[in-house]
Amino acid sequence: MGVSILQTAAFINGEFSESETGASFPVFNPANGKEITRVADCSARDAERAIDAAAAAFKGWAHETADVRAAVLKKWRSAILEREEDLAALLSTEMGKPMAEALGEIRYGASYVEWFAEEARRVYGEVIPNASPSARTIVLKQPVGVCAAITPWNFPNAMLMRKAAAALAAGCTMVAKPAEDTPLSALAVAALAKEVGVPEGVFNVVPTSKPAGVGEVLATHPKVRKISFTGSTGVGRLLLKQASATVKKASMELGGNAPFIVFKDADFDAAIDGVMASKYRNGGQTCVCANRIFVHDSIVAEFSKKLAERVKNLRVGAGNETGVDIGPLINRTAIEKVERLVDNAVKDGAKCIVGGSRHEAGELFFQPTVLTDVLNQSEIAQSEIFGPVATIIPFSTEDEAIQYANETIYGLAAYIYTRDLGRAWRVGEALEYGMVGVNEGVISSAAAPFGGVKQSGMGREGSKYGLDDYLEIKYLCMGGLDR
Ligand SMILES: NC(=O)c1ccc[n+]([C@@H]2O[C@H](COP(=O)([O-])OP(=O)(O)OC[C@H]3O[C@@H](n4cnc5c(N)ncnc54)[C@H](O)[C@@H]3O)[C@@H](O)[C@H]2O)c1
Ligand SMILES: O=C[C@H](O)CS(=O)(=O)O
Repeated sequence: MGVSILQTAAFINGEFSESETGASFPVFNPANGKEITRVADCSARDAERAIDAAAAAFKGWAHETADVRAAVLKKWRSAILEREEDLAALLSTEMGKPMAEALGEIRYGASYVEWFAEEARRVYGEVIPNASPSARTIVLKQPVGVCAAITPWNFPNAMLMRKAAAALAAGCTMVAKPAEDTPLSALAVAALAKEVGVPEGVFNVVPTSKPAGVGEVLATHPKVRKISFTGSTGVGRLLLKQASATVKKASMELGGNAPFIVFKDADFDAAIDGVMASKYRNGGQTCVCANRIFVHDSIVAEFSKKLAERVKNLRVGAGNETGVDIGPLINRTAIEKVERLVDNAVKDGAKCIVGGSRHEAGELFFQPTVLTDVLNQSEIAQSEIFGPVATIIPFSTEDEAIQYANETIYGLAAYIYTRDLGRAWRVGEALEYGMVGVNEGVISSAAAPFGGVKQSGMGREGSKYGLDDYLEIKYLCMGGLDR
C-alpha cells in the first residue's frame, strides 16, 4: 500500500508539519465546488524555515556522487509510477482534468524524473588549452545551490517534477510553492520523496493561500540562489524584479499566445486533428494551446465547418466520469474571463458557430467553442484565453500569416501545417517563438528544451539544457606545471 499520498501539512526538512500559525486553507473540487480537504497555510516564517532546511541539506546533497543522486531519482520515479492511479485521481479531483489526461500528466512528470536521473551522470566539464605552456584551463560545472520553485495549477504534478528532477539531479536542493488551487499533487510527491529516501531538507513543499507573501520570501531570501517559476507573465515580471535584489538565477516559463497556421496545401484532416489536440487538451488550459488559428482564406470556410463538427462532439463533465473530454475550468475567475472574452469577441463581429456560453454540467464548465471571423488585434486574439475556445482568423499570404503570428508580446509555442518543406523552414525560422510544431499539435517532451522567448520567459526545461539551468560554470587555471 505504501505511504498515504493525501497529505495536508507542509513538507519541511523531511517532515510533514502544520504552519507555524496553525492556519489552514480549503482546497476545492472544481467539478462540484465541494471542499476536498484543508491544507496547512504556510507563512513567510514557514518559508524561511524551509529555506534554512534546504540550505542545511545542500552541501551533503551536492557532494553525493551523481550515481547516488541518479539512484534516488529513479526510486522516486518508480514510486510515482507505482501510485500513478492514486496520484491521477487526486490530481483530477483538485484540478478538474479528465482522468485519462491526469494519468498522462503523472506519466509525463515521471518522464522528467527519468530523464534527469540519466542526465545527472552526464554533467561533464572540459579542459581548454591554455596560452601558457605551463598552465591548463579546466572547466567544471557545480550545482547552483538552494532553488525556489513556484508552480501553476494547470499541471500541478508535471510542472513541479520538471523543476525538482533537474534541480536534484544537478545537486541542488529545493523549496517548492504549489498553486493554492492545487497543492495536493505537490504534497503527494513529497510523501513519495520521503518514502524513497530523498534526504531531509533536499525537497520541501510550502503550500499557502497567500502566494505574494511566501513568494516574496522565496524571491528575495539571500540563501536562495535560483528561482524557477511557471505561471503568468505578470507574476513572472514581479518575481524577476524581486529576485534582482540578490541577483538570483531565474528560469521563467510564462504565458503564451500560440498561433496555429494552416496553409492551403496542409493535410486538412491532420490539421483538424492537430487543432483538437492542441486547443482542447486540458480544456484549453495549457500555456502552449493553439490560441489563434490562422487558416488560409481559400479553405477557411470548409476548415471551420469540419472543426465545428468535431468540437460539438466533445463530451463535457467531471474528470472522474468515463469518456469525458473537457472538464471544468479551475475557478470562478477563470470562467468569468473566458465568458467575457467570448462575449466581447461576438460583440466585435466574430461569429460563434459552436458553443459560446457556460455548460449545464456545472458552475465552472464552459461549452467547447469555435469562433470565426476573429480579428488578430481583437481582445480575445491578444489574450491568453485559457479555455476551450478556438478563434479562427483568415489570412491570404505567407508573409501575412507570419506577421499576424508574431503580433503578440508572447513567444512560447507556435504550429504550422503545410506539406511544403521550403515553407516549413521559412515560416519556422521566421516565427518568434521558442518552440514550433510542424504538422504536429502536441510537441512537449522531457527530451526537448521547453521554453519561450519575448514575454513568454527565459531558460529551458527538459533536455540537456534544462540541467544547465541548475548548474554554475567555473574554471580552474592550473599553473606552474613546468616547476
Ligand atoms: N510556460 C509554461 O511552461 C507555462 C506552464 C503552465 C502555465 N503557464 C502560465 O501560467 C498561467 C496560468 O497559471 P496560473 O493562473 O496558476 O498563473 P499564476 O501566475 O496566477 O500563478 C502561478 C503561480 O504563481 C503563484 N503566484 C501568484 N501570485 C504570486 C505572487 N505575487 N508572488 C509569488 N507567486 C505568486 C501562484 O500561487 C501559483 O503558484 C498562464 O499564463 C499560463 O500560460 C505557463
Ligand atoms: O501548460 C503548460 C505545460 O507546459 C504544457 S505541456 O504539457 O508541457 O505541453
